[in-house]
Amino acid sequence: MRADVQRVTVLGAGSWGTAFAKVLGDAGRDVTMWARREQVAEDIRERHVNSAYLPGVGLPENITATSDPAKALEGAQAVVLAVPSQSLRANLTSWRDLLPPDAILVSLAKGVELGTLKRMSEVIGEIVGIDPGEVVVVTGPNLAKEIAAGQPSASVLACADHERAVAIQRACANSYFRPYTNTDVVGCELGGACKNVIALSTGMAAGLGLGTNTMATLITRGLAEMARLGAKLGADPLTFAGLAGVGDLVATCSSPLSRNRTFGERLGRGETLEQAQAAAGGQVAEGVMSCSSIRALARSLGVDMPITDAMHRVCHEGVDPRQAGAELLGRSQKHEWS
Ligand SMILES: NC(=O)C1=CN([C@@H]2O[C@H](COP(=O)(O)OP(=O)(O)OC[C@H]3O[C@@H](n4cnc5c(N)ncnc54)[C@H](O)[C@@H]3O)[C@@H](O)[C@H]2O)C=CC1
Ligand SMILES: O=C(CO)COP(=O)(O)O
Repeated sequence: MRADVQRVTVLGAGSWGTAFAKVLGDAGRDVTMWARREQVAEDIRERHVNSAYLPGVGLPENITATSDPAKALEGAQAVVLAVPSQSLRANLTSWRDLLPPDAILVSLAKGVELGTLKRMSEVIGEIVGIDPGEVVVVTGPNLAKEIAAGQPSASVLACADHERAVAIQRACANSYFRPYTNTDVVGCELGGACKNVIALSTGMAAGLGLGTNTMATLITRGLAEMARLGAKLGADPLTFAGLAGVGDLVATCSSPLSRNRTFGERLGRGETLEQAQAAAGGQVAEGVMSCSSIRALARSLGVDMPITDAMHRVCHEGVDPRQAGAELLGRSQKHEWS
């Protein structure tokens, strides 16, 4: 493993993959992106834009792109995985034999895998045959469009191996992007996955015409339920007070730029799951799948996550958002911290 990471490959040219490539490029790294569609790769390579995902954003000249994963991975010192959670296993399996052996693996995805109920670093560890503790997880309040516009933002780089996190911290820190390190991978990954589900709920509340008190209640009680799950899995409770918890909840639950919040808003306004999916234009709203995997994980551990449960019921059992809200309010009364 090299402490001075100069050549980075980003696998996935969606919103966050492209914005994170720009962060690395603006930090002076040589970046090669892999795009699923050659048309997107050509747009980045020839015109220094990704008009499909980040229209109007100029990309630095030290970013190139290809649709050939073998070419993209040649000589990479770090490999950033920037595809949606539920497709990571299939994509990574096809890339596994192309990964340079010493490259640091970096995960951008925020989700929990359906079926296995694994966090992304666990999926990566299993497929590549490495300790999940070697994977660097990027999380925090990082709405891609704002970062691509160069607006100041902080992030968390979580890795059990502090040296790897520091190597990526050095590689991506720039004048508008301030990454912190953290060794609590469990807490950081759960924060990033759970907040997408809570953002669905705040969007839904907004779609129903509800105001700021409801949003604050959902954010705060969402924080309580993600921290309960984290505690059961050995996370540091302080993590949820940081960028990966409160920070990302505030950003995602309140911003119209969030795909999860927007998706929830559409459901709250009475659209069907299919209509909301069509309106997302192929971009991922991770909470729609993660509400089911996180609910299953919580149930397997005996952890109560009522908002996540309600989102699963709305998204996958056809329950009306008003009915789900009424059920949340009708639960038995309890102490705030019980
Ligand atoms: N967009 C954002 O603001 C942020 C996103 N994230 C996370 O980063 C991950 C990637 O998100 P985005 O880049 O925003 O997603 P996106 O939907 O904008 O792009 C996904 C990319 O993955 C590729 N891909 C490869 N295989 C795929 C498959 N089977 N299904 C769908 N897409 C496939 C797509 O072609 C596309 O280039 C997600 O887990 C998301 O939660 C995290 C922080 C910020
Ligand atoms: O993770 C994000 C911000 O930190 C992006 O959220 P959305 O996927 O809801 O757009």
